[in-house]
This record gives sequence, structure tokens and C-alpha cells, in this order.
Amino acid sequence: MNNIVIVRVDEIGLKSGNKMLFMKQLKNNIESKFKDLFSCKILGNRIYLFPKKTFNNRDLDNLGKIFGISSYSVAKKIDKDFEKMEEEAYKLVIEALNNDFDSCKSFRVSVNRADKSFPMISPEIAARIGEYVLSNIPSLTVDLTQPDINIEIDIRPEGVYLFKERVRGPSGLPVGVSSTGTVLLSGGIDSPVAALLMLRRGMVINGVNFYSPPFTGPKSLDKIIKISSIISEYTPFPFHLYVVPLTKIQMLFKDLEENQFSVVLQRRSMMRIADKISNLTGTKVLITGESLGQVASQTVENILTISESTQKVIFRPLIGSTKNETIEISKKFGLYETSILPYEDSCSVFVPQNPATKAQLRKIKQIESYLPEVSVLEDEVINESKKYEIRDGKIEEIDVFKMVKGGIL
Ligand SMILES: Nc1ncnc2c1ncn2[C@@H]1O[C@H](COP(=O)(O)OP(=O)(O)OP(=O)(O)O)[C@@H](O)[C@H]1O
Repeated sequence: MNNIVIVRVDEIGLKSGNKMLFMKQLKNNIESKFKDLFSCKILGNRIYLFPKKTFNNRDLDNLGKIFGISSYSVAKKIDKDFEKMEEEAYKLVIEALNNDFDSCKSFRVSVNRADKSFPMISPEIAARIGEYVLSNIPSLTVDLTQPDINIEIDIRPEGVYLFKERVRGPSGLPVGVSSTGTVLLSGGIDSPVAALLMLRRGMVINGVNFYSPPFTGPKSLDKIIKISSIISEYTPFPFHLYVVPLTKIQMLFKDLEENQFSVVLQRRSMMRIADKISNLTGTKVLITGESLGQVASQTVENILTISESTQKVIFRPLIGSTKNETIEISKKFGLYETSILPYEDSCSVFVPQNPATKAQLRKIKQIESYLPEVSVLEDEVINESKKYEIRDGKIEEIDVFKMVKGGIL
């Protein structure tokens, strides 16, 4: 049981003033996912995980979903004793060979001597331990640039760590260090990726989804909950999803004579509702998955007209991305297979034949001025929304919050 896990950070290490705050948040985030398995300790730019019970490498998979971690290694900690270092390095090579002594594998020993009081310099330690390993396993060759097996020896004041592998983490900043946002979360490919990208910058988020009963059925709801559940695996905070029935507002826009503006009108309504939910839940910004020029509603003119419906800043992390790039990220985060399930999204049900690509604000405001009931309906649908709390993939429907203009009932 003397294996420990070393967690490394990249960006956090560069933050001078906030570094300790960020490290503590990362430590809390790791503890919240691994409280039964490890106790954690910050030492310099690293976090060390001490096992409370035996673990195997698969138990560590969730470290790949904790933003802020650049890499981690399962390491053996020993005393600062040269003979023990030789012995453990040899054992690690044997482990890495996995009983394959026939195919000619190459290896390297890399030494980091952070404790300068250790009486030998790094190249000397590497060379001597390399010789020791070679003398015991003559089928090996040495390769200093691209070895099959890289044994790392890290000599620090508190002891020596040896490991043979660095597993890459998801990098970024720990969730909890970058304020809060509300993502307009559709069942498509883009907005779930936008949500993950904001989590990766350390933001705590909740989500608002619009659905159109009875035009969108229970399978669409299942899909958005499944997407939220995947998102929740990347945050230590519960992910709250507000599901808002938009149908009565959409019907109003659909029946307009000038229904080419219905998409922009609908989006403005979504923004106002999301703005209110953001205020009710205390988040600071809105987030969407828009990407410039991707669909008719995402021209600069339409985006400006849509943005005007809220005072809040809207983060659009995908604005400059290509569809393929977004798909790549979606796959990387394990979202893609769910995002492409063929269930109708609320908006696609009500798209006119020729949606306006340059909806002028003046025109849109004029139409809205003929529809004062929209604002009443927006409050109504917030009252009718469902709220789900999703934590580590576990879903619970909780209290529907009630709202009247300007406050919570
Ligand atoms: N039903 C919905 N519920 C919540 N937000 C939505 C919904 N539909 C669209 N949005 C928000 O508006 C943005 C633009 O949507 P649009 O349908 O124009 O583009 P999209 O590329 O299909 O987006 P996505 O892939 O995220 O569905 C979405 O990224 C999302 O943030």
C-alpha cells in the first residue's frame, strides 16, 4: 500500500497571487470525487493523494474529469537511499515489461534532483541506475529520446518518488475559481461543448433547456438529462438544470404574418427567460453554443439583435470554432454519441421556411411592442419549469421554483 498518486498542474502553477486559492479548490474538487479512497495534501505545485485503501489504475479514471490537473502518476515513495532507488527502478522496469523479455525494448532513467542536498548529481544517478537495470536485464537498450519505458526518479526533501508513467489530465482551471454562469443548453452538439469549455475555465454553471410539449416528446427530455448527467461528471458541484416549456410563446411567434423573424424572436425570448433564471439562481453570465455563420440565426446582425434582449454578458466560447473542431471536443468529453441522438429540439420544431438572416433590431422591437403578452407568458413558463439536480450522473427532480415579476414566491 505504499503507492501514492502525484497530481501535477500547469496553468495554476503560473498564477502568482491566486495560486494557493486555486490549489485549494483543486484539492477540494479531488477530495469530493475521491473522499473514500484518498486523503490529499498540497506540496508546492503538486497535490499528493494518499490511499486509504488499496486501489488500481481504473479507480483513477475520474482524475481525467477534474479540470486543473495536467497529469498524474502512480508513484512509489521511498527513503533517500541510493540502493533502494536502484532496486525500485529495476522493479518498475520489470512491471513495465509485463513479462515480455523477448522483444527488444528501450528504456531511459530520468532524474529530477529537487533536493540539492542529495550527494550525487542527476546525470550520475541516472547513469548508475541505468547501468544497474541493464546489468540485470541485458535484452534492454538505452534510448534517451523516445524510450519505450521511461523511469522517472524525483528526489525531494521528504523522500524519493519513482514512477513509470504520466497520465494526461484535462488541464484548465479547477471548477469553482471563475465565478458562475447559466448555459442555454440544447440537446445539440454545440451548447454541451460550450458548457464543458466554461467548466474547463473554472466556472460553476447551471443550465436552462427549452422544450416544446407536445411537439418534443419524453425522449428529448431524456436526452437533455443524459447530456446534463455527462456534464455533471466534470464538476464537483451539483448541476442544476431548468427545463422550460416554451410552446405557448413559440405558437405566438409562429402565427405572426412576418414569421421569418420567429427564430430571432424566439431566441430573444429564450435570452430573457435565461436572464431571469440566472438572476434567480445568482449566476453572473449567460453562455451559448453559437458559432458565427453556422446557421441562419448566427449571423453578426442576428447575434447583435438577440444579444440586445439581455443586459447580461453572453459568453460564446465556440464563436470562432469550426463544426469539426466542436465535434472533436464533443467526442473527447464523451458527449457526442448522446448529442447526435435524433430527438427533436424545441427550436427545430418551429423554424420557418425562410428565416431572416439579418433581423434589424428596430423591426424586431416593433413586432415585440405588438405582443405585450409575451412578457407575462415568459414569467408563466418559468413557473411551469422543472428543476433537476444532477450530481455525478445521479438525477433528482427537485422543487419547482415559483416566480412573479421581480421575485421568488
Ligand atoms: N432548446 C434549447 N434550449 C436551450 N438553449 C437552446 C435551445 N436551442 C438553442 N439554444 C441555445 O442557442 C444556441 C444556438 O442554437 P442554434 O439552434 O442556433 O444552433 P446550434 O448550432 O444548433 O446549437 P446547438 O448545437 O447547441 O443546439 C445554442 O447553442 C444554445 O446555447
